[in-house]
Amino acid sequence: MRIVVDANVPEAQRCFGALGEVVSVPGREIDAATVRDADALVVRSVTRVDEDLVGDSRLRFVGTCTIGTDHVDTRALSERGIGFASAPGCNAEAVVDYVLASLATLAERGGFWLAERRVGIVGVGNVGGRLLARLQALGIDCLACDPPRAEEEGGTGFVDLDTLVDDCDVLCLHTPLVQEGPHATRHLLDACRIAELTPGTLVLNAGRGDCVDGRALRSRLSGQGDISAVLDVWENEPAIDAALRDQAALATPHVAGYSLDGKLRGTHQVYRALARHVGLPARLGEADLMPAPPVPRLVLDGGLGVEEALRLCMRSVYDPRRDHDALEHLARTWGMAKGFDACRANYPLRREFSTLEVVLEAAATHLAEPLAAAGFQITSHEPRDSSGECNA
Ligand SMILES: NC(=O)c1ccc[n+]([C@@H]2O[C@H](COP(=O)([O-])OP(=O)(O)OC[C@H]3O[C@@H](n4cnc5c(N)ncnc54)[C@H](O)[C@@H]3O)[C@@H](O)[C@H]2O)c1
Ligand SMILES: O=C(O)[C@H](O)[C@H](O)COP(=O)(O)O
Repeated sequence: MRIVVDANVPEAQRCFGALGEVVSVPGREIDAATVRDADALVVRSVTRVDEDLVGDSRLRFVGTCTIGTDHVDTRALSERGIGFASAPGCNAEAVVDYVLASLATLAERGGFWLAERRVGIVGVGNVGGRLLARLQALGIDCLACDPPRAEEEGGTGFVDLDTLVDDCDVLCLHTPLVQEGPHATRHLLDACRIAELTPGTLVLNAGRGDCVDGRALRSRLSGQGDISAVLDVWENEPAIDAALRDQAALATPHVAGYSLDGKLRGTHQVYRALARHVGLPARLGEADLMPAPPVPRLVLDGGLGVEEALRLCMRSVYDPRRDHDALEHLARTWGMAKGFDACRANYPLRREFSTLEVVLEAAATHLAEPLAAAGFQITSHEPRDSSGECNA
């Protein structure tokens, strides 16, 4: 079996090599000629998979090692009897880490703490649902907007988007890109809603770039300058709007989900699906792929407040300012499109918050709850008396 795999899929040889011959090709270069003689195709989100790509091939299976599937014409695949799999939830934890680390950075810059802000989450699925749980555990007031879920489950716990626009200090978008239908998300945050945002609002988009009207956002940011934005996803990637990037408080090149953990889960989910599709055993487990984290443990003693401790732990694992700076530097060096892709192709090792064990000495045990809420593993040292006996 000949399997064409995007070169940005980690551990492709180890996983897919056990099922067939792997041909590695950069995602943006995969075209009809590349897949003509392939039996299976494994992509990430930058390859448009449609009739033009697959129509002249003998493909039997397409997998995308990503959560989003808007780049795949699933109807074209099913009409040709081509099996399809994606990787739901694979990098959801990484996106939540990204959001928390970005919000903590902006709170530090603005001299406030998040508990003083109300966060509105648009799209409460794998990403938004986990974000809601972590923010609420941190004691942050949240509102949730998800009309498809509200319709299915009843409206309790959900509000509409206009309520979020009116009542929230932070708006986090985690919707898929849906082009049509009653819950279409293209320009969900359109020029009217952007105009209605209360001064001081922060817009964070880690869903898909097309869910926000970038031109309207840019003109509000540069004109009135009274709102701010954290943008990970953009219209027209990789040739994104340089002026919008300049206006964003944090601007990153579609890497919110780029933890090694998230990428490897994506690879493994599609490997399992392909093995099932062709009736071969999937002998590699997900845990076999995960290396030990480079910073496994951090020991905290007294002296740190909750906010400082949260920032310290987050930044020991991931700091979004690194990705912002890398995009700025590489876009200046190579031009926007090349720089954007270079950041993603050469992405440095990043693990998830849950890989860090925070050991709390007796004077730091008050940090246990907030650090656990943020997603870290906590070990508390019980206070000991002078004889060395544990007091608990
Ligand atoms: N920036 C990144 O690196 C990154 C990483 C992962 C996922 N994503 C994007 O985030 C999206 C969401 O991921 P997920 O894992 O939570 O997906 P999911 O399918 O689990 O959840 C999406 C949620 O959005 C809701 N939704 C759909 N239309 C809506 C609308 N009009 N208004 C409000 N809510 C709506 C759905 O009902 C669902 O609950 C993905 O589709 C992908 O495009 C981006
Ligand atoms: O949909 C997803 O899973 C994410 O957007 C994912 O991070 C996309 O990864 P990429 O295709 O950009 O490598």
